[in-house]
Amino acid sequence: MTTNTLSIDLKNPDLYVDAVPHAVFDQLRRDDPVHWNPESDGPGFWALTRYEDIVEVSRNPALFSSAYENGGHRIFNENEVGLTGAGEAAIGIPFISVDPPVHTQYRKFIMPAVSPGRLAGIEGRIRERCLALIDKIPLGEAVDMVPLLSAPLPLLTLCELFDLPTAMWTDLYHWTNAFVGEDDPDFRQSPEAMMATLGEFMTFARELFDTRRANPGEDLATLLATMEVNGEPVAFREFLGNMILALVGANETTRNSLSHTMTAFAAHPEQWDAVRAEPELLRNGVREMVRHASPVMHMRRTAMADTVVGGRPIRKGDKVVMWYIAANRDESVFPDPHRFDIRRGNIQHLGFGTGQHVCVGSRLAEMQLRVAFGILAERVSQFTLLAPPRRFRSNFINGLKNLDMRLTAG
Ligand code: HEM
Repeated sequence: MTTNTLSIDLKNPDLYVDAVPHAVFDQLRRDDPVHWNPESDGPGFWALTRYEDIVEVSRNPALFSSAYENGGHRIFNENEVGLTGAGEAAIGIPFISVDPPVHTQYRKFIMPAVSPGRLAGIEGRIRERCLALIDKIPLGEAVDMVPLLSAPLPLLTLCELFDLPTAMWTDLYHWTNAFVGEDDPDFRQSPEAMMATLGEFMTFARELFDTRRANPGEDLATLLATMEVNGEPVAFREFLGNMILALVGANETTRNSLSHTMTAFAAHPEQWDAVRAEPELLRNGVREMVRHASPVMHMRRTAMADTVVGGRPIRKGDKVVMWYIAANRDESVFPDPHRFDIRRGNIQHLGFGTGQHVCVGSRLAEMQLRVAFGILAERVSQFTLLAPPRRFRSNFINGLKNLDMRLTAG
């Protein structure tokens, strides 16, 4: 390996501004798959890039903790830095930063609430909303697909899940961008601006919490406001933390899967032709979309005891960062891994994580991708990218801020 790659700091958000550094990840996976990444402002972390190592760590939450008190699920320590960089004291711990057995209690409540099987008729309603959005896209003209489709579709689904007015989707969009955008100057203009955003969100969440407790409904906000953990009703702080988790987790991710997949079809028109000729390909194809996009680039754990991963000694207290985006391009699991192949079979990707914290919304996300590309396949013969998209400045979300394209009718 070149000294250059060894010394690259995977935490540096500038590394992701032009493109995902797949060549760096490839080299690390080949030459130093359990790599020590020093930090200028922290103790350093282990960077895992191999599929099998990440699966091993994810499936052992007793040894590799996600808990807030041990630092949480981000590279930085949540219990020191906080998730939003402003007003932390008011925000409770989201269940993504909780370990079993308490974590398992949360999952039991939440899994059924976001399972498509329990959400009667949701696919039809997603289809209706998607048709209405796509109807408004002028074919043959330059358009930005983020505000027209990638952003509103998942947020309108969330409005249904939380029983919120659909007009709220733009507020949710700005709030969640601010929550994940700690390194992006477009999303975090200043601590004061973040404070103001958090204030708006807290006013909204407080009212929602009180209303749903007074008049419970069937929606996810009611569930998060009224659930009991360890036999105690959840406090407003926990509601707030879990609302942020659900809103960010469902929207930043599905949005970017939609956007990246449109760029993949623009780059590989023959793949789009295949979908149009055989729409059934979308059934498995949605897995390839999330594998190839990997909108959540990593998650972090903390070692609870001295151990060994991939032959390297890990010490108690070390941070272990699992680069899902690298594991999803592991050639020992996915032949020709950089190729976007809508016909690829048997895709057990790590884009949704695996093990204890595996994504609760994966089926809902896949459904939205299937429905959106199914409708587009009936109307659009080609996607043409008109300019390179502007990317998030983030080591966490593989995000596109805009997507200037032309969709050709056919
Ligand atoms: C393509 C879309 C999506 C991607 C790529 C994605 C990715 C992920 C990943 C990687 C994790 C694992 C966290 C870990 O390992 O610690 C996760 C967890 C989670 N996701 Fe998703 N997600 C998506 C869609 C959704 C949707 C639609 C929802 C809600 C309806 C959702 C809600 C959550 C929640 C609540 C968790 C925390 C689960 C836990 O800690 O037990 N996600 N997601």
